[in-house]
Amino acid sequence: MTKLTGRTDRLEMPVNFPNPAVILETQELTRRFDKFTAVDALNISVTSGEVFGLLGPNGAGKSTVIKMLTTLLPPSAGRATIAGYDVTHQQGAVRRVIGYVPQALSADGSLTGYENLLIFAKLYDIPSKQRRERIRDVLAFMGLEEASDRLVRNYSGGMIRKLEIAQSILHRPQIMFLDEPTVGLDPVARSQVWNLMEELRADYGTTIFLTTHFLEEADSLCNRVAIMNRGKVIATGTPSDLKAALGKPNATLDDVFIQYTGDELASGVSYRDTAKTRRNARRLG
Ligand SMILES: Nc1ncnc2c1ncn2[C@@H]1O[C@H](COP(=O)(O)OP(=O)(O)OP(=O)(O)O)[C@@H](O)[C@H]1O
Repeated sequence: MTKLTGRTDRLEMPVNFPNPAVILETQELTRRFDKFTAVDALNISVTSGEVFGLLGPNGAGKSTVIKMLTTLLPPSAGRATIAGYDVTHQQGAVRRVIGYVPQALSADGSLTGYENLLIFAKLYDIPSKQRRERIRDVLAFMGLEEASDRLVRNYSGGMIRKLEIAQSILHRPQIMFLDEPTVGLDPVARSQVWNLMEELRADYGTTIFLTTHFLEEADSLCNRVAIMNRGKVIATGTPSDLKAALGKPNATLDDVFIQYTGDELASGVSYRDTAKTRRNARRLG
């Protein structure tokens, strides 16, 4: 695997950063849409270098949490800090230390991979002299060098996902937020994406915060998970602790999920059906 080079631009250490090991912390974080409470007094804490999975049925509030943590949506109440920076009052500083791969497509199909990365390099204020090298580095890290001059509309779903991850790591974030990073990918592409994220965590200590519907995947890759339902976190722990707490032999994370959420969506469609549909979904046109 190609290593990323170059120096991360350092930010001043924020005041009020009591425990550098805790990179993300929320206190009673809440988001309401009119009278509906989508995220209800969320309290979570993520340690630097962890892979943390937020699990839950459709509509549980996972994307809303990610949008608040990435400064895209203001909280209605409570607070959250990333690397000690407040997501409401220090948005610029938060944005410099995070990478975000949204659920929706974030690459432009009418541009080449290189051109997409150039736009992000400019957005992230990477000095013009460093842009070419940074882009070359991330393309190599993602295994996309060969495809860099091809239009993204001709990429496979897995290649697009890799490009989107490449876009989000150009500025060497301390923590990455990924909303359903492997949805719509075939098993080979899914495992490639996971390997890349594992590589990022292992080699650069990047903290990974993600949502996923694939419980098996979460089980093998997340250090800790939180299960959310109807806006509230109802269980947090390591996958093995959560499984052991069920007290039944060979319990899976699916069993844990069913125990806490009832495995039923508001629409009556089962969780597994939805996960399967999304698995089969095509991500681009
Ligand atoms: N802008 C909005 N206006 C009104 N309601 C919203 C808005 N955004 C989200 N919601 C509602 O908030 C709830 C949580 O939505 P959210 O997208 O966070 O869930 P989710 O757990 O990410 O679901 P999925 O797994 O389907 O992505 C849902 O009931 C959704 O309809």
